[in-house]
Amino acid sequence: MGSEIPQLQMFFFPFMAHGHMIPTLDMAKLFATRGVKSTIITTPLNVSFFSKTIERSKEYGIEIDVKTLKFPTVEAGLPEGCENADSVPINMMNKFFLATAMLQEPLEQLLQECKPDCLVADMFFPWATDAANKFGIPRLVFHGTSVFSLCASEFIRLHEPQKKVQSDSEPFVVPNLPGDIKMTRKQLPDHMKFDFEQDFHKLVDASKESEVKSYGVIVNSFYELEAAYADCYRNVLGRRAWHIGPVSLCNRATEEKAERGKKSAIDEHECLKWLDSKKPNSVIYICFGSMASFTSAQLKEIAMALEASQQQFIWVVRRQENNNEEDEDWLPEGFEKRMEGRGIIIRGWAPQVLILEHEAVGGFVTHCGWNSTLEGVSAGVPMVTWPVAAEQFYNEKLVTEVLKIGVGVGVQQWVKTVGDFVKKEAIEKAVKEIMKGDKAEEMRNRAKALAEAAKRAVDKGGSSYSDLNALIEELNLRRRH
Ligand SMILES: O=c1ccn([C@@H]2O[C@H](COP(=O)(O)OP(=O)(O)O[C@H]3O[C@H](CO)[C@@H](O)[C@H](O)[C@H]3O)[C@@H](O)[C@H]2O)c(=O)[nH]1
Repeated sequence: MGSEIPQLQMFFFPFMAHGHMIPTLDMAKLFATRGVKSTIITTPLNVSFFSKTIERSKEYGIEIDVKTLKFPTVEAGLPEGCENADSVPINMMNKFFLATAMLQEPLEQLLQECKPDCLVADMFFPWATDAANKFGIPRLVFHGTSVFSLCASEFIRLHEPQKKVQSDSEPFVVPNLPGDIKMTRKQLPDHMKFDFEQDFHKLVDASKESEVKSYGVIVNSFYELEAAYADCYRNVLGRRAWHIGPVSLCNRATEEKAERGKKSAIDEHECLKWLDSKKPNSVIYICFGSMASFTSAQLKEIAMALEASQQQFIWVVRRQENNNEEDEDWLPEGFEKRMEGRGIIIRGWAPQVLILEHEAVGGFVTHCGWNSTLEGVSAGVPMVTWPVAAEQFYNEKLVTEVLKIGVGVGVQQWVKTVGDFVKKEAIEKAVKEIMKGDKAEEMRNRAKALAEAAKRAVDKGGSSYSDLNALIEELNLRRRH
């Protein structure tokens, strides 16, 4: 008696963008279910994105705390209220990164005050390693992407094969990466191509350096999905990594799955009722994450392709904040009337995980953001890959060439947020290819097998379950020494 060990205390500090905050919240939940005292660090205007889940978690006996740091919007020259990447004008992203770097000092004050046992901080916060080191706190990095893309991007950064080809479209093999994966210069992020992207390049370099100096890396993936790359990351690149995903599988109840990120623009029960009326694998779901946005011309092309494909669909359309919501110029005339009963358009945020998991959904058109990709894998659906920016072209390779559960729509050019133009015919062809025929069936079977493997990984005794346990045990041990 009296020798009770105090609860392990972990801080989670995500980059302020939905693609980072959503999995971080899942992660905090996951650690909390294993008895860890989990605290999320964010800025005041981002708290509301966590609140509902945190409230709901209490009903399941899971406590998650939130602490805020004031965001220096004005000091960094950002418009008032700009605390989330999805509301930052694209030409101001540098200022947004500058503002995040100003959080180092307030973070240090918080760490000094609370002395958590571990800090899990986003890859975009390279300075977090030094901040944590000052107080002897181990810092873990969370990238939020596949280990395949972590390996690919690091090998390209180190060996610069893109400098040895003659043109933007000449393929090169990614050095050291298992699987003989070929990429082109066009598919690489701007900071790997152009000098004017120096600021971002420096941030990525700093991020990689801090990763090496940090305690290790948490990966939202499971070993069986990317075994060769997980081994490569550990053994060739020498990183200490724990694979604890898919973290989205920690959400079990319908309400938990419906409340990720923003408020849905559709009533989830209505949406599920519509899906209930459809046959298994007969609906295709189209969504491009929380950042990418397309021109009206591209949206119209997608609409025409969906109509021509004769498939049933749920299509999520994200318009830029400054767009006039009334402007429906992107839809062919009479489209929605003709599609009644066959398709739904969700204008805004969709309850994605709920939709993907419904048995009526048989395919997913995705931009290959890692959360979406992994949610697609966990739901066992084949994918049409339509990468836009960030590390999405790497994830596309994993889906189409390694896992063989998807077909590319054919985009070749990395373009920040507004996608490379794709013609109706190419979209229609890819949609049909994953929905109908023998090839679709093969991909679906492979996807279903991976979904089963994902569930096994997070269940008791599975690889992700065990990796999470191992990490918690290690942190507990470390604390006692
Ligand atoms: O209507 C929507 C749209 C998105 N989501 C969710 O939002 C997340 C989106 O994440 P992701 O698919 O990864 O896309 P991005 O928002 O584009 O994510 C950014 O962050 C990811 C993690 O680092 C990267 O893999 C991406 O390339 C990068 O663009 C997923 O959990 C989705 O389920 C919804 O629930 N409803």
